[in-house]
Amino acid sequence: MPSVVRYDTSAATSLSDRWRGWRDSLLASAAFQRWAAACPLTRPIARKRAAELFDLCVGFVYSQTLAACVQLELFEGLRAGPCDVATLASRAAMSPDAMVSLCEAASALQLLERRGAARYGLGPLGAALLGNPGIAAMVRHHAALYADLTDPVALLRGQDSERRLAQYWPYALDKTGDALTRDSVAPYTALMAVSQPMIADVVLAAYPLSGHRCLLDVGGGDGSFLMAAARQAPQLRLQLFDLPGVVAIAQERLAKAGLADRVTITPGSFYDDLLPTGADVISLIRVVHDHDDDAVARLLAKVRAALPDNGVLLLGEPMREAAGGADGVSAYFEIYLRAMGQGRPRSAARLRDLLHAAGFSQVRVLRTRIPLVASVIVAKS
Ligand SMILES: CC(C)=CCC/C(C)=C/CC/C(C)=C/C=C/C(C)=C/C=C/C=C(C)/C=C/C=C(C)/C=C/C=C(C)/C=C/CC(C)(C)O
Ligand SMILES: C[S@@+](CC[C@H](N)C(=O)[O-])C[C@H]1O[C@@H](n2cnc3c(N)ncnc32)[C@H](O)[C@@H]1O
Repeated sequence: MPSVVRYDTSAATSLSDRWRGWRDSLLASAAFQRWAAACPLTRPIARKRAAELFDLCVGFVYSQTLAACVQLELFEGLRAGPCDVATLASRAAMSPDAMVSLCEAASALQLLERRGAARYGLGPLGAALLGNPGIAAMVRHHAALYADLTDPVALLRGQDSERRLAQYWPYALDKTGDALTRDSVAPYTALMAVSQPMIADVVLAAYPLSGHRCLLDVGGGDGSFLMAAARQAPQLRLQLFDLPGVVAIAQERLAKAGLADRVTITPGSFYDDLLPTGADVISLIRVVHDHDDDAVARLLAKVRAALPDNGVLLLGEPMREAAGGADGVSAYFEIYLRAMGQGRPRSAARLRDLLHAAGFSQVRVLRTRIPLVASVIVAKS
Protein backbone atom coordinates (compact mmCIF):
# COMPACT_ATOMS: atom_id res chain seq x y z
CA MET A 1 0.00 0.00 0.00
CA PRO A 2 1.51 3.41 -0.84
CA SER A 3 2.27 5.55 2.17
CA VAL A 4 -0.08 8.49 2.56
CA VAL A 5 0.72 11.60 4.57
CA ARG A 6 -2.23 12.22 6.81
CA TYR A 7 -0.91 14.61 9.37
CA ASP A 8 -0.30 18.30 9.39
CA THR A 9 3.25 19.24 10.34
CA SER A 10 2.83 22.95 9.70
CA ALA A 11 1.09 23.97 12.90
CA ALA A 12 2.71 21.77 15.54
CA THR A 13 2.71 24.51 18.15
CA SER A 14 -0.53 26.20 17.17
CA LEU A 15 -2.98 27.62 19.65
CA SER A 16 -5.24 24.63 19.15
CA ASP A 17 -2.38 22.24 20.00
CA ARG A 18 -1.71 24.17 23.20
CA TRP A 19 -5.39 24.09 24.15
CA ARG A 20 -5.54 20.36 23.45
CA GLY A 21 -2.35 19.77 25.41
CA TRP A 22 -3.91 21.48 28.42
CA ARG A 23 -7.15 19.49 27.99
CA ASP A 24 -5.28 16.18 27.62
CA SER A 25 -3.16 16.67 30.72
CA LEU A 26 -6.27 17.54 32.70
CA LEU A 27 -8.19 14.48 31.44
CA ALA A 28 -5.19 12.24 32.06
CA SER A 29 -4.98 13.32 35.69
CA ALA A 30 -6.46 10.83 38.17
CA ALA A 31 -7.08 13.69 40.61
CA PHE A 32 -9.09 15.63 38.01
CA GLN A 33 -11.08 12.49 37.17
CA ARG A 34 -11.89 11.96 40.87
CA TRP A 35 -12.96 15.59 41.17
CA ALA A 36 -15.09 15.47 37.98
CA ALA A 37 -16.88 12.29 39.11
CA ALA A 38 -17.59 13.82 42.54
CA CYS A 39 -18.83 17.22 41.34
CA PRO A 40 -22.57 17.09 40.47
CA LEU A 41 -22.08 19.46 37.51
CA THR A 42 -19.39 17.40 35.76
CA ARG A 43 -20.55 13.94 36.94
CA PRO A 44 -22.76 13.25 33.86
CA ILE A 45 -19.80 13.97 31.56
CA ALA A 46 -17.49 11.79 33.67
CA ARG A 47 -20.01 8.91 33.54
CA LYS A 48 -20.47 9.30 29.78
CA ARG A 49 -16.71 9.27 29.14
CA ALA A 50 -16.26 6.28 31.47
CA ALA A 51 -19.00 4.39 29.63
CA GLU A 52 -17.44 5.25 26.25
CA LEU A 53 -14.05 4.01 27.39
CA PHE A 54 -15.64 0.87 28.85
CA ASP A 55 -17.35 0.15 25.51
CA LEU A 56 -13.98 0.40 23.76
CA CYS A 57 -12.33 -1.90 26.30
CA VAL A 58 -14.94 -4.64 26.04
CA GLY A 59 -16.30 -4.20 22.51
CA PHE A 60 -14.97 -7.61 21.50
CA VAL A 61 -17.19 -9.23 24.14
CA TYR A 62 -20.22 -7.39 22.74
CA SER A 63 -19.33 -8.52 19.22
CA GLN A 64 -18.87 -12.12 20.28
CA THR A 65 -22.15 -12.11 22.21
CA LEU A 66 -23.82 -11.01 18.99
CA ALA A 67 -21.82 -13.60 17.03
CA ALA A 68 -23.06 -16.38 19.35
CA CYS A 69 -26.69 -15.24 18.91
CA VAL A 70 -26.28 -15.19 15.12
CA GLN A 71 -24.48 -18.55 15.02
CA LEU A 72 -27.22 -20.13 17.12
CA GLU A 73 -29.94 -18.41 15.04
CA LEU A 74 -31.46 -17.12 18.28
CA PHE A 75 -33.14 -14.13 16.62
CA GLU A 76 -34.76 -16.32 13.95
CA GLY A 77 -35.89 -18.70 16.69
CA LEU A 78 -37.59 -15.85 18.55
CA ARG A 79 -39.18 -14.24 15.49
CA ALA A 80 -42.53 -15.88 16.20
CA GLY A 81 -42.48 -14.93 19.90
CA PRO A 82 -40.70 -15.38 23.26
CA CYS A 83 -39.36 -18.72 24.36
CA ASP A 84 -38.32 -20.35 27.64
CA VAL A 85 -34.67 -20.93 28.50
CA ALA A 86 -34.96 -24.73 28.62
CA THR A 87 -36.12 -24.86 24.98
CA LEU A 88 -33.51 -22.33 23.81
CA ALA A 89 -30.77 -24.28 25.65
CA SER A 90 -31.79 -27.61 24.19
CA ARG A 91 -31.93 -26.15 20.64
CA ALA A 92 -28.44 -24.72 21.12
CA ALA A 93 -27.00 -27.89 22.70
CA MET A 94 -25.81 -26.07 25.84
CA SER A 95 -26.72 -26.06 29.51
CA PRO A 96 -29.65 -23.87 30.66
CA ASP A 97 -27.14 -21.95 32.85
CA ALA A 98 -24.98 -21.10 29.84
CA MET A 99 -28.06 -20.06 27.87
CA VAL A 100 -29.13 -17.74 30.71
CA SER A 101 -25.69 -16.10 30.58
CA LEU A 102 -25.97 -15.59 26.83
CA CYS A 103 -29.56 -14.30 27.07
CA GLU A 104 -28.70 -11.95 29.94
CA ALA A 105 -25.69 -10.57 28.07
CA ALA A 106 -27.75 -10.19 24.90
CA SER A 107 -30.55 -8.50 26.88
CA ALA A 108 -28.09 -6.02 28.38
CA LEU A 109 -27.09 -5.18 24.81
CA GLN A 110 -30.75 -4.78 23.72
CA LEU A 111 -30.46 -7.73 21.36
CA LEU A 112 -32.91 -9.74 23.47
CA GLU A 113 -35.37 -8.83 26.21
CA ARG A 114 -36.22 -10.71 29.40
CA ARG A 115 -39.93 -11.57 29.29
CA GLY A 116 -40.57 -13.06 32.71
CA ALA A 117 -38.67 -15.68 34.69
CA ALA A 118 -36.39 -17.79 32.45
CA ARG A 119 -38.11 -16.55 29.29
CA TYR A 120 -36.70 -14.27 26.56
CA GLY A 121 -37.92 -12.51 23.43
CA LEU A 122 -36.40 -10.23 20.82
CA GLY A 123 -34.98 -6.90 21.95
CA PRO A 124 -35.17 -3.77 19.77
CA LEU A 125 -31.74 -4.36 18.20
CA GLY A 126 -32.29 -8.09 17.67
CA ALA A 127 -35.59 -7.31 15.96
CA ALA A 128 -33.96 -4.62 13.77
CA LEU A 129 -31.28 -7.12 12.77
CA LEU A 130 -33.97 -9.49 11.47
CA GLY A 131 -35.08 -6.75 9.07
CA ASN A 132 -31.62 -6.65 7.46
CA PRO A 133 -30.30 -10.19 6.83
CA GLY A 134 -27.10 -8.61 5.53
CA ILE A 135 -26.10 -7.65 9.06
CA ALA A 136 -26.11 -11.27 10.30
CA ALA A 137 -24.06 -12.26 7.26
CA MET A 138 -21.55 -9.49 8.09
CA VAL A 139 -21.35 -10.77 11.67
CA ARG A 140 -20.65 -14.32 10.42
CA HIS A 141 -17.87 -13.24 8.06
CA HIS A 142 -16.19 -11.27 10.87
CA ALA A 143 -14.70 -14.60 12.02
CA ALA A 144 -12.01 -14.05 9.34
CA LEU A 145 -11.37 -10.43 10.36
CA TYR A 146 -11.17 -11.20 14.07
CA ALA A 147 -8.81 -14.13 13.43
CA ASP A 148 -6.46 -11.69 11.66
CA LEU A 149 -6.89 -9.20 14.51
CA THR A 150 -5.85 -11.65 17.21
CA ASP A 151 -2.51 -9.84 17.13
CA PRO A 152 -3.38 -6.35 15.88
CA VAL A 153 0.19 -5.05 16.09
CA ALA A 154 1.48 -7.94 13.97
CA LEU A 155 -1.25 -7.14 11.47
CA LEU A 156 -0.25 -3.49 11.33
CA ARG A 157 3.43 -4.45 10.98
CA GLY A 158 2.54 -6.76 8.10
CA GLN A 159 3.85 -9.73 10.11
CA ASP A 160 0.56 -11.60 10.27
CA SER A 161 0.77 -14.94 8.54
CA GLU A 162 -2.63 -16.41 7.76
CA ARG A 163 -4.36 -13.34 6.23
CA ARG A 164 -7.80 -14.92 6.33
CA LEU A 165 -9.63 -11.74 5.32
CA ALA A 166 -7.42 -11.28 2.25
CA GLN A 167 -8.20 -14.86 1.27
CA TYR A 168 -11.89 -14.09 1.67
CA TRP A 169 -11.46 -11.20 -0.84
CA PRO A 170 -9.07 -12.94 -3.26
CA TYR A 171 -8.95 -10.00 -5.67
CA ALA A 172 -6.90 -8.26 -2.97
CA LEU A 173 -4.22 -10.94 -3.52
CA ASP A 174 -4.63 -11.34 -7.30
CA LYS A 175 -5.22 -7.85 -8.70
CA THR A 176 -5.89 -8.92 -12.28
CA GLY A 177 -8.39 -11.53 -11.12
CA ASP A 178 -7.08 -13.94 -13.77
CA ALA A 179 -6.68 -16.88 -11.43
CA LEU A 180 -9.92 -16.39 -9.53
CA THR A 181 -12.34 -19.26 -9.89
CA ARG A 182 -16.06 -19.05 -9.43
CA ASP A 183 -15.66 -21.01 -6.18
CA SER A 184 -13.14 -18.51 -4.80
CA VAL A 185 -15.39 -15.49 -5.46
CA ALA A 186 -18.68 -17.14 -4.47
CA PRO A 187 -18.49 -16.47 -0.66
CA TYR A 188 -17.82 -12.71 -0.97
CA THR A 189 -20.29 -12.41 -3.84
CA ALA A 190 -22.99 -14.01 -1.67
CA LEU A 191 -22.12 -11.66 1.24
CA MET A 192 -22.36 -8.63 -1.05
CA ALA A 193 -25.68 -9.87 -2.47
CA VAL A 194 -27.33 -10.38 0.92
CA SER A 195 -26.11 -7.00 2.20
CA GLN A 196 -26.90 -5.15 -1.03
CA PRO A 197 -30.61 -4.38 -0.37
CA MET A 198 -29.81 -1.96 2.48
CA ILE A 199 -27.18 -0.27 0.28
CA ALA A 200 -29.48 -0.04 -2.76
CA ASP A 201 -32.25 1.39 -0.55
CA VAL A 202 -30.17 4.36 0.58
CA VAL A 203 -28.33 4.92 -2.72
CA LEU A 204 -31.41 4.81 -4.95
CA ALA A 205 -33.39 6.99 -2.54
CA ALA A 206 -30.62 9.60 -2.67
CA TYR A 207 -30.21 9.38 -6.45
CA PRO A 208 -33.26 7.89 -8.26
CA LEU A 209 -32.38 6.55 -11.71
CA SER A 210 -35.70 7.41 -13.36
CA GLY A 211 -34.08 10.07 -15.60
CA HIS A 212 -31.54 7.67 -17.12
CA ARG A 213 -31.52 5.39 -20.15
CA CYS A 214 -28.79 2.82 -19.38
CA LEU A 215 -26.88 1.96 -16.20
CA LEU A 216 -23.48 0.22 -16.15
CA ASP A 217 -22.67 -1.18 -12.69
CA VAL A 218 -18.90 -1.63 -12.47
CA GLY A 219 -17.87 -4.24 -9.89
CA GLY A 220 -21.57 -5.05 -9.87
CA GLY A 221 -21.23 -8.45 -8.18
CA ASP A 222 -24.11 -10.83 -8.79
CA GLY A 223 -26.34 -8.04 -10.16
CA SER A 224 -28.25 -7.30 -6.96
CA PHE A 225 -27.85 -3.51 -7.33
CA LEU A 226 -28.94 -3.72 -10.98
CA MET A 227 -32.04 -5.66 -9.92
CA ALA A 228 -32.97 -2.96 -7.41
CA ALA A 229 -32.33 -0.28 -10.05
CA ALA A 230 -34.47 -2.17 -12.57
CA ARG A 231 -37.35 -2.28 -10.09
CA GLN A 232 -37.08 1.46 -9.48
CA ALA A 233 -36.69 2.45 -13.16
CA PRO A 234 -38.53 0.09 -15.51
CA GLN A 235 -37.21 1.96 -18.61
CA LEU A 236 -33.56 1.40 -17.66
CA ARG A 237 -31.29 -0.84 -19.74
CA LEU A 238 -28.66 -2.61 -17.66
CA GLN A 239 -24.96 -3.42 -18.02
CA LEU A 240 -22.70 -5.23 -15.59
CA PHE A 241 -18.91 -5.41 -15.47
CA ASP A 242 -17.02 -7.62 -13.01
CA LEU A 243 -14.36 -10.31 -12.83
CA PRO A 244 -15.08 -13.46 -14.90
CA GLY A 245 -15.86 -15.71 -11.91
CA VAL A 246 -18.33 -13.16 -10.57
CA VAL A 247 -20.16 -12.48 -13.83
CA ALA A 248 -20.78 -16.22 -14.20
CA ILE A 249 -22.82 -15.97 -10.98
CA ALA A 250 -24.49 -12.74 -12.15
CA GLN A 251 -25.52 -14.29 -15.45
CA GLU A 252 -27.52 -16.99 -13.67
CA ARG A 253 -28.97 -14.66 -11.05
CA LEU A 254 -30.14 -12.02 -13.57
CA ALA A 255 -31.59 -14.69 -15.87
CA LYS A 256 -33.53 -16.16 -12.92
CA ALA A 257 -34.85 -12.67 -12.15
CA GLY A 258 -36.20 -12.47 -15.72
CA LEU A 259 -33.76 -9.69 -16.69
CA ALA A 260 -31.71 -11.57 -19.32
CA ASP A 261 -33.18 -9.46 -22.16
CA ARG A 262 -32.48 -6.17 -20.39
CA VAL A 263 -28.88 -6.76 -19.39
CA THR A 264 -25.49 -6.92 -21.11
CA ILE A 265 -22.78 -8.58 -19.06
CA THR A 266 -19.06 -8.00 -19.68
CA PRO A 267 -16.37 -9.98 -17.83
CA GLY A 268 -13.04 -8.26 -17.24
CA SER A 269 -10.76 -6.47 -14.83
CA PHE A 270 -10.78 -2.70 -14.61
CA TYR A 271 -7.06 -2.94 -13.87
CA ASP A 272 -6.43 -4.32 -17.37
CA ASP A 273 -9.47 -3.71 -19.55
CA LEU A 274 -11.47 -0.76 -20.82
CA LEU A 275 -15.05 -0.47 -19.61
CA PRO A 276 -17.93 -1.05 -22.02
CA THR A 277 -19.54 2.08 -23.48
CA GLY A 278 -23.23 2.84 -24.08
CA ALA A 279 -24.41 3.73 -20.57
CA ASP A 280 -25.39 7.29 -19.58
CA VAL A 281 -24.83 6.50 -15.88
CA ILE A 282 -22.09 4.34 -14.37
CA SER A 283 -22.22 3.18 -10.76
CA LEU A 284 -19.37 2.22 -8.46
CA ILE A 285 -21.05 0.76 -5.38
CA ARG A 286 -18.70 -0.34 -2.56
CA VAL A 287 -15.88 -0.55 -5.11
CA VAL A 288 -13.68 2.54 -4.77
CA HIS A 289 -12.79 2.03 -1.07
CA ASP A 290 -11.32 -1.37 -1.98
CA HIS A 291 -8.52 0.17 -3.99
CA ASP A 292 -5.46 2.36 -3.46
CA ASP A 293 -5.34 5.92 -4.78
CA ASP A 294 -3.38 5.19 -7.95
CA ALA A 295 -5.74 2.37 -8.93
CA VAL A 296 -8.76 4.58 -8.17
CA ALA A 297 -7.33 7.33 -10.36
CA ARG A 298 -7.00 4.86 -13.26
CA LEU A 299 -10.48 3.44 -12.65
CA LEU A 300 -12.11 6.89 -12.58
CA ALA A 301 -10.34 7.80 -15.83
CA LYS A 302 -11.77 4.64 -17.42
CA VAL A 303 -15.25 5.43 -16.12
CA ARG A 304 -15.02 8.92 -17.58
CA ALA A 305 -13.81 7.54 -20.93
CA ALA A 306 -16.78 5.12 -21.05
CA LEU A 307 -19.38 7.86 -20.40
CA PRO A 308 -20.81 10.25 -22.99
CA ASP A 309 -20.51 14.03 -22.42
CA ASN A 310 -22.63 14.92 -19.42
CA GLY A 311 -22.89 11.29 -18.38
CA VAL A 312 -23.17 10.63 -14.65
CA LEU A 313 -20.94 8.74 -12.27
CA LEU A 314 -22.82 7.45 -9.21
CA LEU A 315 -20.47 6.52 -6.37
CA GLY A 316 -21.92 4.89 -3.25
CA GLU A 317 -20.05 3.53 -0.23
CA PRO A 318 -19.49 4.29 3.46
CA MET A 319 -17.39 7.42 3.75
CA ARG A 320 -15.21 8.82 6.52
CA GLU A 321 -16.76 11.48 8.73
CA ALA A 322 -20.12 11.10 6.96
CA ALA A 323 -22.04 10.76 10.20
CA GLY A 324 -20.01 13.46 11.98
CA GLY A 325 -18.80 13.17 15.55
CA ALA A 326 -17.45 9.87 16.82
CA ASP A 327 -16.86 7.85 13.74
CA GLY A 328 -17.01 4.08 14.25
CA VAL A 329 -17.41 3.57 10.51
CA SER A 330 -14.02 5.19 9.79
CA ALA A 331 -12.33 3.17 12.53
CA TYR A 332 -13.92 -0.05 11.27
CA PHE A 333 -12.99 0.36 7.59
CA GLU A 334 -9.53 1.76 8.38
CA ILE A 335 -8.62 -1.51 10.13
CA TYR A 336 -10.81 -3.76 7.96
CA LEU A 337 -9.14 -2.64 4.72
CA ARG A 338 -5.69 -2.86 6.33
CA ALA A 339 -6.49 -6.52 7.13
CA MET A 340 -7.81 -7.03 3.61
CA GLY A 341 -4.52 -5.66 2.28
CA GLN A 342 -5.57 -2.79 0.04
CA GLY A 343 -7.87 0.21 -0.23
CA ARG A 344 -8.92 2.79 2.34
CA PRO A 345 -11.99 4.61 3.56
CA ARG A 346 -12.12 8.13 2.10
CA SER A 347 -13.98 11.26 3.05
CA ALA A 348 -16.33 12.89 0.56
CA ALA A 349 -13.78 15.72 0.31
CA ARG A 350 -11.00 13.28 -0.68
CA LEU A 351 -13.24 11.57 -3.23
CA ARG A 352 -14.18 14.97 -4.63
CA ASP A 353 -10.46 15.70 -5.18
CA LEU A 354 -9.93 12.35 -6.93
CA LEU A 355 -12.98 12.97 -9.13
CA HIS A 356 -11.81 16.46 -10.10
CA ALA A 357 -8.34 15.09 -10.85
CA ALA A 358 -9.95 12.52 -13.18
CA GLY A 359 -11.73 15.34 -15.04
CA PHE A 360 -15.22 15.03 -13.55
CA SER A 361 -17.20 18.20 -12.87
CA GLN A 362 -20.35 19.21 -10.96
CA VAL A 363 -19.38 16.86 -8.12
CA ARG A 364 -22.23 16.70 -5.60
CA VAL A 365 -22.32 14.93 -2.24
CA LEU A 366 -25.86 13.70 -1.58
CA ARG A 367 -27.33 13.12 1.85
CA THR A 368 -28.43 9.56 2.47
CA ARG A 369 -30.94 8.23 4.98
CA ILE A 370 -28.40 6.14 6.89
CA PRO A 371 -24.84 7.41 6.23
CA LEU A 372 -23.21 4.50 8.05
CA VAL A 373 -24.65 2.20 5.38
CA ALA A 374 -23.52 4.39 2.46
CA SER A 375 -23.02 7.95 1.34
CA VAL A 376 -23.44 9.02 -2.26
CA ILE A 377 -21.52 11.26 -4.66
CA VAL A 378 -22.61 12.06 -8.20
CA ALA A 379 -20.44 13.75 -10.80
CA LYS A 380 -20.67 14.66 -14.48
CA SER A 381 -18.23 13.49 -17.15
C1 LIG B 1 -41.79 0.43 17.61
C2 LIG B 1 -41.64 1.58 18.51
C3 LIG B 1 -42.35 1.59 19.78
C4 LIG B 1 -40.85 2.63 18.23
C5 LIG B 1 -40.07 2.74 16.99
C6 LIG B 1 -38.93 3.68 17.18
C7 LIG B 1 -38.16 3.69 15.91
C8 LIG B 1 -38.53 4.64 14.82
C9 LIG B 1 -37.13 2.88 15.79
C10 LIG B 1 -36.30 2.73 14.55
C11 LIG B 1 -36.30 1.29 14.15
C12 LIG B 1 -35.57 1.14 12.87
C13 LIG B 1 -36.26 1.48 11.62
C14 LIG B 1 -34.30 0.71 12.89
C15 LIG B 1 -33.51 0.63 11.70
C16 LIG B 1 -32.33 0.13 11.84
C17 LIG B 1 -31.39 0.02 10.74
C18 LIG B 1 -31.72 0.49 9.41
C19 LIG B 1 -30.21 -0.53 11.06
C20 LIG B 1 -29.15 -0.69 10.17
C21 LIG B 1 -27.98 -1.15 10.65
C22 LIG B 1 -26.89 -1.38 9.82
C23 LIG B 1 -25.72 -1.99 10.23
C24 LIG B 1 -25.54 -2.44 11.63
C25 LIG B 1 -24.72 -2.16 9.27
C26 LIG B 1 -23.56 -2.84 9.47
C27 LIG B 1 -22.69 -2.90 8.38
C28 LIG B 1 -21.48 -3.52 8.36
C29 LIG B 1 -20.86 -4.17 9.52
C30 LIG B 1 -20.81 -3.45 7.09
C31 LIG B 1 -19.71 -4.08 6.76
C32 LIG B 1 -19.27 -3.95 5.41
C33 LIG B 1 -18.27 -4.63 4.86
C34 LIG B 1 -17.45 -5.61 5.62
C35 LIG B 1 -18.00 -4.40 3.47
C36 LIG B 1 -17.06 -5.00 2.78
C37 LIG B 1 -16.84 -4.61 1.37
C38 LIG B 1 -15.44 -4.13 1.10
C39 LIG B 1 -14.45 -5.26 1.07
C40 LIG B 1 -14.98 -3.06 2.06
O1 LIG B 1 -15.51 -3.58 -0.20
C1 LIG C 1 -17.02 -5.09 -2.31
S1 LIG C 1 -17.62 -5.81 -3.74
C2 LIG C 1 -19.06 -4.84 -4.12
C3 LIG C 1 -20.03 -5.56 -5.01
C4 LIG C 1 -21.28 -4.75 -5.36
N1 LIG C 1 -20.96 -3.54 -6.04
C5 LIG C 1 -22.07 -4.49 -4.11
O1 LIG C 1 -22.02 -3.37 -3.60
O2 LIG C 1 -22.73 -5.41 -3.64
C6 LIG C 1 -16.46 -5.28 -4.95
C7 LIG C 1 -16.72 -5.85 -6.33
O3 LIG C 1 -15.71 -5.37 -7.22
C8 LIG C 1 -15.28 -6.45 -8.02
N2 LIG C 1 -13.90 -6.23 -8.45
C9 LIG C 1 -12.79 -6.21 -7.67
N3 LIG C 1 -11.70 -6.00 -8.43
C10 LIG C 1 -12.14 -5.88 -9.70
C11 LIG C 1 -11.50 -5.64 -10.93
N4 LIG C 1 -10.16 -5.52 -11.00
N5 LIG C 1 -12.25 -5.56 -12.05
C12 LIG C 1 -13.60 -5.72 -12.00
N6 LIG C 1 -14.26 -5.93 -10.85
C13 LIG C 1 -13.54 -6.02 -9.72
C14 LIG C 1 -15.39 -7.65 -7.12
O4 LIG C 1 -15.40 -8.86 -7.84
C15 LIG C 1 -16.69 -7.37 -6.38
O5 LIG C 1 -17.79 -7.86 -7.07
